[in-house]
Amino acid sequence: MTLPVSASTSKLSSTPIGSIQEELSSHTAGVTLRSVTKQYGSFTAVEDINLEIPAGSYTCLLGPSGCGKTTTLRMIAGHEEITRGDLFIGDRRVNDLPPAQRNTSMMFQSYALFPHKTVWQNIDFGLRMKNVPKEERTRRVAEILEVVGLIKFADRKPNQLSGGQQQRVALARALVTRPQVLLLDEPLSALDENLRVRTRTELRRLQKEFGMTFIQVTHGQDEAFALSDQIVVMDHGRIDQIGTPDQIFNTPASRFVARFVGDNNIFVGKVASVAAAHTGAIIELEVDRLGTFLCRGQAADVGMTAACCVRSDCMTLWPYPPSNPSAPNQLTARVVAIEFTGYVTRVSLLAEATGEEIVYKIRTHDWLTQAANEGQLVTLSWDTENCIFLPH
Ligand SMILES: Nc1ncnc2c1ncn2[C@@H]1O[C@H](COP(=O)(O)OP(=O)(O)OP(=O)(O)O)[C@@H](O)[C@H]1O
Repeated sequence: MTLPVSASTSKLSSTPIGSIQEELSSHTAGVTLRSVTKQYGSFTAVEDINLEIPAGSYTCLLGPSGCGKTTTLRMIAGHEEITRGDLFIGDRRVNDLPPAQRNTSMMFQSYALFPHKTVWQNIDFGLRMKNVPKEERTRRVAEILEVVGLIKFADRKPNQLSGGQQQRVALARALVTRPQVLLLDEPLSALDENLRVRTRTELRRLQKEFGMTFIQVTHGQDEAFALSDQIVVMDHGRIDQIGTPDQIFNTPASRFVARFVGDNNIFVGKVASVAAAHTGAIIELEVDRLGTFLCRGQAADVGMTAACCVRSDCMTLWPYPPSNPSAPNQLTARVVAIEFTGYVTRVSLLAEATGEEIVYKIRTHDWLTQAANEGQLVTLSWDTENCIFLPH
């Protein structure tokens, strides 16, 4: 490879992605948290969490404001001390190591670029701090600038770049020191919607190319679904569910996750019976005044109070009255609002027996062929396959 003499004028003779990829992927590590707790005085921000983040994976910590995502990320980075528990990066227990010795790199929401330094100097800074020899620094900075497509902006100051370009400088700066793990704190939240979607595609592409461990904090489920191999859903300092995007979306483990990740209709009832099924169990839930709902689950005790959820796009709307009033998995509701949202039409209804709000979503194209009017009584039904048991 031809080494550049000056950042702004030289061109690399070949794409550097191969060599960077090799260096980053061979070096990356997983992260393990064992019974980790963080207390601020008497307040517990993170409580007894256990988490395995595989090397080379993209993991998103997802949850509402204040649930403990950033605290968890900061404990991994070493910016917060752990009150109890153990933290490993690869095989190393890092509880007592300062941030600089953990081999992690943090990319912030605000980018935290030096305004008076050029793009090149911003990226070079971390390598200087680590006393990397000049020739090596020149090679690495040029390589990473080429990878993020900013080599021709090397001499610009951050305020001469767009938000998306600044974001790529921040990413380049985080990766140039060859961290084992990249930590990203809401890295897309300062971008407008269009740019956010494009940048997230770019982040995912780079993470896959580098084969590196990325751990990102987000409160947007779309972002977590689009980026992650693994999503960790947190609530009040605890982990509610760990799973692939598909698992989190299609099989939420709790009422909180079902509510947080999408338009789920949640019904609370009492377990009437449990029957073994091909995988797991079919659980019969008696929901007061609404009827008998058969749900897909793992296990339950007869008599326990629990809930189930049905996604708003997994219901079918029929005329009222139902053809078989005693069949399970159906209810009568009245249409109260119909909203056209483009591809999808969102229908709000109230259950006739309880007044609970139900959301039904359908492709607009299909709604036009079966439209009901506001004020009309309808029957909603669903398959047992789409009714997920929620033990808590
Ligand atoms: N230094 C601190 N001292 C006291 N309490 C803190 C401190 N830092 C965070 N907390 C509290 O710990 C809880 C978790 O905070 P954290 O920043 O981890 O939440 P988060 O899920 O990242 O939220 P957000 O999405 O709003 O950033 C919050 O209730 C917060 O007020």
